[in-house]
Amino acid sequence: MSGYQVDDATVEEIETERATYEPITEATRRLADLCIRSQVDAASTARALEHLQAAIDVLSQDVAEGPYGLRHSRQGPTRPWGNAVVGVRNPVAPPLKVVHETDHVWSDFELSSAYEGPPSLVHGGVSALILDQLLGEAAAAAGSPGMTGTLTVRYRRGTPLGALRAEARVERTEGYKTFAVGQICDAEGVCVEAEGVFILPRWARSEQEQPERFE
Ligand SMILES: CCCCCCCCCCCC(=O)SCCNC(=O)CCNC(=O)[C@H](O)C(C)(C)COP(=O)(O)OP(=O)(O)OC[C@H]1O[C@@H](n2cnc3c(N)ncnc32)[C@H](O)[C@@H]1OP(=O)(O)O
Repeated sequence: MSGYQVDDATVEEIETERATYEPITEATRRLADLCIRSQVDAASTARALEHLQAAIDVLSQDVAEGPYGLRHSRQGPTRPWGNAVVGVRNPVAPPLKVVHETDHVWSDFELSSAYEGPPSLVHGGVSALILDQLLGEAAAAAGSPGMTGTLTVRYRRGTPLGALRAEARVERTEGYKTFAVGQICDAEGVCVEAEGVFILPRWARSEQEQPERFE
């Protein structure tokens, strides 16, 4: 399958790439929030747009074909940097930093106004997006990675924008199927629960070196 790429990027090269692109990604996240909440007048937005167009012109001078994919380095960390949840080069990603413990994964993160669904609450699709990633990471961290086959989400109560925690763990595995569960909590407790089955796809079952992650 295309999109999984193995390379020899060194730790130093990876850090240089991060230092080059992470600041514009973070600035773009800030811009998304300002698009929603800024109250400046039309002349000011016109001026801002000129600056944005200039930035677009610079960045467009050299663009890779297709999405970022998943880049494994033989010498350094894996880069899921275009990923919609954890991607450090993706302004759409909050992004989450996921901690892998022995028996579960977790992340403390903040969701800005760019993730609003009902007023002041997180969009249900965004909660599902985050839980899909966390449950998938739990499956991969347990040594049984897979593509999401089915994800079931229970919205117990509204999830407020702001500081949240997501957690996930593997419940059981049956051959190439991994059953994972997880939740998103605010300071008051559980807001959203999910369970999912992650399936190692047929094309990967026969490979000697199975991919560690799918996204
Ligand atoms: C450390 C780093 C962290 C790394 C962390 C990485 C985290 C990534 C998290 C993001 C995860 C995603 O979003 S993944 C993207 C969203 N998901 C997808 O796009 C998946 C699209 N669907 C597919 O590719 C496929 O349908 C699969 C892989 C799900 C299944 O296809 P297959 O492999 O050909 O399956 P097949 O042989 O027919 O069936 C195998 C078994 O699974 C069952 N099965 C098949 N489909 C389903 C299904 N949808 N839901 C439930 N069960 C199913 C069958 O009944 C069968 O059971 P039995 O008869 O054997 O009992």
